[in-house]
Amino acid sequence: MAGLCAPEEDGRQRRRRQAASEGSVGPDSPADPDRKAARAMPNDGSTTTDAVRMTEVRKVYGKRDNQVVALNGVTTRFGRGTFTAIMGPSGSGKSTLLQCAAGLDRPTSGSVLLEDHELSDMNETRLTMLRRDRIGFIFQAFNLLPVLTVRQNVTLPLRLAGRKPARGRVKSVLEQVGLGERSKHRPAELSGGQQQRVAIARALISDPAVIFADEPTGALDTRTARGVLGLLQHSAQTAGQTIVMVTHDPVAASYADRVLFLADGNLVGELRSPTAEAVAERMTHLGAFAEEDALPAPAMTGEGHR
Ligand SMILES: Nc1ncnc2c1ncn2[C@@H]1O[C@H](COP(=O)(O)OP(=O)(O)OP(=O)(O)O)[C@@H](O)[C@H]1O
Repeated sequence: MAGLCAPEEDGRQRRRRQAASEGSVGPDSPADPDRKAARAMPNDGSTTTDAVRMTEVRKVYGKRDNQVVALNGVTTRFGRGTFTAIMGPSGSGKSTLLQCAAGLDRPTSGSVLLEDHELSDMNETRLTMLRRDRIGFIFQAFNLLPVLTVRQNVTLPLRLAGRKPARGRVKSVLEQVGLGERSKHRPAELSGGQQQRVAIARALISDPAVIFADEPTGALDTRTARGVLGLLQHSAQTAGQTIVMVTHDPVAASYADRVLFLADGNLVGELRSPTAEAVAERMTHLGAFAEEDALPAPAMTGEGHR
C-alpha cells in the first residue's frame, strides 16, 4: 500500500490512511432484503433502527497541562438509511466525532455502538475486522492507487481481506455510481468527480452498515460536487445506505436529512430537512463564528438545490 503512505504523517493522516487501505471490505454477498432485515435484529433479540449510537462520548487529547477536550460528552444516533451532516467551526470536534464513531479513534469514555457491537470493548484486531466488514470511508483526497484500474481499486479492500466480490457486484456498484463504462480506466484518466465516484463505489462494494465521509467534496468544483452529493443522497434514499458526512459547506450539508452542529466539543443543535440558507444562518451563531462577527457568513460553495 505504498501509494497511500505519506513520508511524514500526523495521527489523523495515519488513521485516514488506515481507513482508506481497509476500505469497506465486507461479506461477499450483495445487498439483499434478508441481510438488511437481519441487520435490524441485534443479538439480544431487540430491534434497532440505528446504525450507530454514541452515548456520552468524551475524547481528551494530551496529558495534564496540555489537555484538549475534543468531545465533551456527545450523545447522538445515526438511524439506518439516514444521511447526516456534521458541521461546526474549525476545531469543534467534527473529525474526532467521525473517527470515534468509526472506531478509528478510541473515546476517553462513553459508548459507541455500531449495529450491535460495542466498539469500546474491542481489541485492535476485532476493530480492524469490524471496520473492514461494516464501515465504508470516503475522504477529500480520493486515496485511489494510481497503478490500479477502477475495478481493481474498487475491489482492493476485499482482496486485501482475502475475499472476492459476488458475481456481478462490481458491475452493479460501478453502474450505480455512473462508471459502468470505466472499469478498465486508471485514476489519472478520470476527472476528480469520477475519481471520487470510484472511492464511493469502493465504500459501497461491501454494503456497509455506515459510510463515513470527511469533506468528500472538498476537492471538487461546484458542479461536480453537486453530482457526488446527489449520489450520496440517492444511496441513502433508495438503497437505505447510512451516511455520516463532515463538511464545512452549508450547500453540501443541505443534501443531508439532518445536520448536527458541534461547538467546542459539544452538540449544540440540529436541523432536519435543512436548507443551505438555514444551515449557513445557524453556523453564524456557533462558537468561533459567533465571536468573529466581523467576518461574513461561511461561504456557500455549491448551488442550492432546495
Ligand atoms: N491527535 C490530536 N492530538 C491533540 N489534539 C488533537 C488531536 N486531534 C485533534 N485535536 C484537537 O481536538 C480539537 C478537535 O479537533 P477536530 O480535528 O476534531 O476538529 P474539527 O472540527 O474536525 O476541525 P477542522 O474543521 O479544522 O478539521 C482541536 O482543538 C484539535 O486541535
